[in-house]
Parts: sequence; C-alpha cells; structure tokens
Amino acid sequence: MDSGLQRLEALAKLAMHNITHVPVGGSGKIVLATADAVVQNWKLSLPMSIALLLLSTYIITSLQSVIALRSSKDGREPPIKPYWIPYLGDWFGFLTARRGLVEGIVAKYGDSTPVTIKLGPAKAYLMLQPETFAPLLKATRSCTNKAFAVLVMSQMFGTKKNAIHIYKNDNSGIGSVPLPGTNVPPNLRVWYHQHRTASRFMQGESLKLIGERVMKNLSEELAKVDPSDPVDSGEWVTLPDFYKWWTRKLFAAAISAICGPYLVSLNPGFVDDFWTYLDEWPTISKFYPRFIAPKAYGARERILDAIKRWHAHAKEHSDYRLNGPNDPYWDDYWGSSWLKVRYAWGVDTGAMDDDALASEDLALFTAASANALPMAFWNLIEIYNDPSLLVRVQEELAKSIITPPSSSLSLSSPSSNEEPQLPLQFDIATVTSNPLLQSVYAEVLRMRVALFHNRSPTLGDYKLGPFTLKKGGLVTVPTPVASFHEGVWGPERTDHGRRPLTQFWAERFLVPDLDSDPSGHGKKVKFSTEGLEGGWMPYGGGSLMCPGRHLAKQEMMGSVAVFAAYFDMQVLNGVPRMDDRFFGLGAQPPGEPVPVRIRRKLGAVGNMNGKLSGGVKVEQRPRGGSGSRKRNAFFSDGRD
Ligand code: HEM
Repeated sequence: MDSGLQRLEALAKLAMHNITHVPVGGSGKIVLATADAVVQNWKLSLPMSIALLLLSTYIITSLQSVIALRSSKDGREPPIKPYWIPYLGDWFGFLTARRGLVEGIVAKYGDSTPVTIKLGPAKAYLMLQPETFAPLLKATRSCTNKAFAVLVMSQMFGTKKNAIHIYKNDNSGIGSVPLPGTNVPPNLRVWYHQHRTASRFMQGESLKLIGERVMKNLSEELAKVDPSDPVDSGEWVTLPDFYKWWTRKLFAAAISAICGPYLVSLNPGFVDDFWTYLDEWPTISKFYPRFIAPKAYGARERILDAIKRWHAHAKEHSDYRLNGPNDPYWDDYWGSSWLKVRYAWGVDTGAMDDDALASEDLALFTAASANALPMAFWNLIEIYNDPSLLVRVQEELAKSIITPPSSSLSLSSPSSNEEPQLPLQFDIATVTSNPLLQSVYAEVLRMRVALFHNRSPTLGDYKLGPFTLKKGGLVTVPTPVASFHEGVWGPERTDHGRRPLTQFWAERFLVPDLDSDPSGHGKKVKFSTEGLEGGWMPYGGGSLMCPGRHLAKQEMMGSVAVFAAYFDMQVLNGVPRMDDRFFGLGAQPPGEPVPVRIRRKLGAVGNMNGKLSGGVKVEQRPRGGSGSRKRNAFFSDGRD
C-alpha cells in the first residue's frame, strides 16, 4: 500500500514536472518535436491526441487520488481510482472484467479506505473495509437499494415504460412507516409491499410447506425412470455435464413448489428458456441493445410470455382474491397463496398491466432460482468430490428418508433385495441441523457467491466514519472482499493458516460447543457464524436481508439427501472452476462442463447394453462388475 502510494506520488510529481516545464529541458523538447510531427502528419495526430488525452486524464485522476488519500479532512469523499478514459472511467472494466477490477483495487488499496470508481455519468463507492459492511447494510432507511432495483426491474426483468414509474416514484422505503417527507399512496408502496409479503410467506408454516413441497417434487422427479435414458439403466454411465442435468431437475421441482405445476406444464420450453435466460444474465446486465444480444432478450421475452400464459390460465380456474388467512394456502393453479397476494396487489395498483405483472413474477422466480440452484450444485459437488467427506455425512443424509411404518424394509440395509416404494419421502430437519453439513453449506456460500450488495444514499449524503458518500451515488459492498479477508476470519477460522480462505474447508464453520463441553477441550462442535459480521454475508444484511434464505438452505442441503438416495456419483475432473462472467452478480455457476460417473440405485430399468443417448455413455463393463444387481444400498460410498 505504502509503495503504491509512493509510486503514485512519484508519477504525479513527474507529470506536474512535464506539464509545467514543457518549453525547457529534455522532456519539453521531445513534446515540442512530437507536436511538430503531429502538425505535419495528420495520420499521427489523431492517435497522438487520443494518447495525450488518456495520459492526461490518468495523470489528473492520479493526482486527485493521491491528494484524497493524503487528506485527513473529515467528511471527504473516498479517493477516486485513477482512470484513463475521460467521462467513461472504469465503466468498460466494470461491465466486462469485474473480478479483475475489484482484485486490482484490493491489491492497490487493501482495506485502508473505500474507493470511488467513475462509471460514466455515475460514480460507485466500492467499500473495502469489512467493519463498514454490516452498518451500511443495516442503514436501510438512509441507504436504500431502490435506485439499483429500478434499473434491475427494467433491464433484467423487462418492466416496460408504462409501469416502471411505480417503482421509480416510490421513495417511501421498505418500513411499515413511510420515510419522512414522502407521500406515496399505500397501494403504490411497491417496495414495502413486496418486501413484507416475501418475509411473511418465507417463514413459519408457509415456508415449511414450500420446503417440503420442493423435496417431494424433487423426489418425484428423480423417481421418474425413462427406459431410453442410460442414466436410468442402473449401470455406471458417464454424464458429460452434471451441472446441466442436475440444475434442470432441481429447477422444475423448486419452481413448481412456489407456483404450482402449470407454469412448467403449460409451457414445454420453459425450463430450457429459463436457463438460457439465467446463462445470459451477464449479457443482459451489460445493457447491450437487443440486436447485439438477441439470444438473451429472446429468452427473456419467451419467459414473460410463458408467465402471462400461466397467469391467464390460473385466473380462469381460480380466484386470486381468495388469499386470506382462512383460504387454502395452496392451489395447483397459483401454487402458494403468496403468488395470489402478489398478483392481487399488482392489480390493485391500478397501474400494472399483464406485462408488468409478468415482469414482477419473473423477478421473484429469478430471485428464487438464480442463486439457490447453482449453490445447491456446488454444495453437492463439494461433498461428492471428497469421498471421505461423503462417508462422514452419509448416515445423516440417510436419516432424512422417511420409512413407511408398515414397511418391513430397512432402507439403510445393503442386504435387503426389496426395493422401497418410490417416490421416497423425506424429512430433512436432521440434515439442515447437522453441524458438519451446515458448515459445508456455509463454506460453499462463502466461496461461490460473488455479489455486490448495492445501496444508494437516498435521504441526503451519507456519513460513514471520516467519509461522505454522496446522495445518489452507488454504494457497493462486495461479498468477495468479505469472504476472503484474512483479518475478519482470524486464525481459528483458517486453522492457523493451514486452511487458507482460498481453499474449501468443510469444517470452517465448526466451533467448540461450550454448552455441552465447557472446557472446550472435548470434541463436541457446533455450527456457528458468530463473529463473522462483515465476513459472511451471502444473503445481505439488515432488514433487506434475503427473505428466501431459509428456503435456500433447505434446497441446498435437502437436495443432496434426495440425490444421494437415488444415485451414486463420482466427480471425474474435480471441482470445476467458476464462471467469472457472473462475478458481482450472485452465485457463480461453473465455468466449464462437469463430467461425472453416475449410477441409479433405485428404480433402475436394467442393462442398456452400451446404448448411447444425448452424450451420455453407458460403460460396457462397470468396475467391480456389480452394475446390474438390485441396489438398496443407500449412500454407498460412490465406488464399486
Ligand atoms: C443461495 C441462495 C440465495 C442467495 C445467495 C440470495 C441472496 C439475496 C440477496 C443478497 C438479496 C438482496 C438483499 C439486499 O438487498 O441486501 C436477496 C433478495 C431476495 N431474495 Fe434471495 N437469495 C437466495 C435465495 C433465495 C430464494 C430461494 C428465494 C425464494 C423465494 C429468495 C427470494 C428473495 C426475494 C423475494 C428477495 C427480495 C426481497 C425484497 O423484496 O426486499 N432468495 N436475495
């Protein structure tokens, strides 16, 4: 940091020297001679002018940065990150190479100060000091996410001009009491309403029922056997990309648990379109015009059409006004009552047409899927990639299978030849409360969620320590800075350096359980995120914290149990690298295909004789030669 500052200062001095001494000395002569050449040769003049413009912009912004860094004035703005391109600043890097940009800034400034980044007409404050993260995220009255959310509604979810004003005009905040000085009619308090409804339905009985339905749907999905699909043969087969295979199955199960089965069944291409849309998020987020990114916008449009079709069908068959506490919590047409409440509210604004209502639900479906499903994949792949970890959690996973009381079948007994009745039923409470499995879940979120929590001071300038963040500026709290900050995680959470934060460590979130062993010397451990404020924050913080986090936890952890009941798997190429196009957007999916060996344990249709289908390869001679026997050995260790 110090040497960086010194280098900047030296550069600034050199620049000042050259600017003030142009007519004299060696450097002045060079500049004059160059200027001469420029006049004589117009072909040279344009590139030279551009180069001079870039250089002088860099020099000036470097000077400003150095001055701000040296300043101790209370209420100063964070130092600007020097940039080369006038007006645009780091806009291009922010859109196309976010990881490099953030890493470069962290390498240069450490955690000594927040940094201002110039992004075209806007400016962003990149927060780098972990101790500021939690207070900032909690300050939801003065620092809201509204400006950013309006952009997301229009660009990512396609809300059209005729409805976007509802979101723009609502400056009343998310609290039950509107922010002072605001006068938004109650039926147009969009942020408050959506936030309150999500929080209401994502807890208690409603959460429990949605969570159970996800597991039920997933179990049904995995129990389905396609005689022409080699994966269902009971042999070991090679799947070229497990990510694609798994997330599509999980998505169908999860989305139907929220909005019923008709969204998917009425729109046969919906699951594929949704993944195309999610895959294209990095493109849409760059604000490219439609003709440059037809795939992205095309998928978004097809999904919005599908949602409209589903709304129309649901309205025809079921009254969305029947959504009170005494009405059924669920019907197949709307799914959870939550969807009816949301729809009724949208209609009651008097300003939302069918398109706007579809965009609203696209926002919800994306919030519910874009992070949770890739994270469920990482959770599973980390467990299966480490055979010793898999062995340690198998018994716990197996406990989640509900054995019918009447059945004489022992589900955990490898010796039984009788197949249980499918689909299996699950109760994942033991899984979600298991310390080691929770630690794995939290570690996966730490490593794989790279999200910018965006806020903006809305009531006026926001004072944070010695700094002022200007009203309207974009304040960005980057989770990767928190997740990999040695100071925040401390020696225990890194096993005194033996388990660096750059590596996956299944036990990072286990601490001595002093309640059951006050000496702390015993082996009793518990799961804990204590002391990690400003370190572990995949779900954000304060009252805007993700209301779906409990469901996400159930989906991530429960889906491993359901998968493990039906399949054995070996990861062939280890844990894949992440797709950096998603850095800053949330969960990063894998950046390469994920080949696995996989074998159905339950409901298998028999030997496929090496038949190939859809890139899936049946192995002619399964290792160990036991591929065709009936399998009731739940959670075998993944090896023959
Ligand atoms: C690993 C999975 C997930 C992650 C990392 C995640 C993360 C987040 C974050 C960071 C926010 C914004 C918080 C803020 O502004 O400070 C958010 C908002 C939200 N999330 Fe999640 N989320 C996940 C899963 C889910 C699931 C499964 C649902 C289910 C419905 C969900 C529903 C929502 C909703 C509705 C909002 C907007 C809340 C509001 O209106 O204020 N999320 N999520």
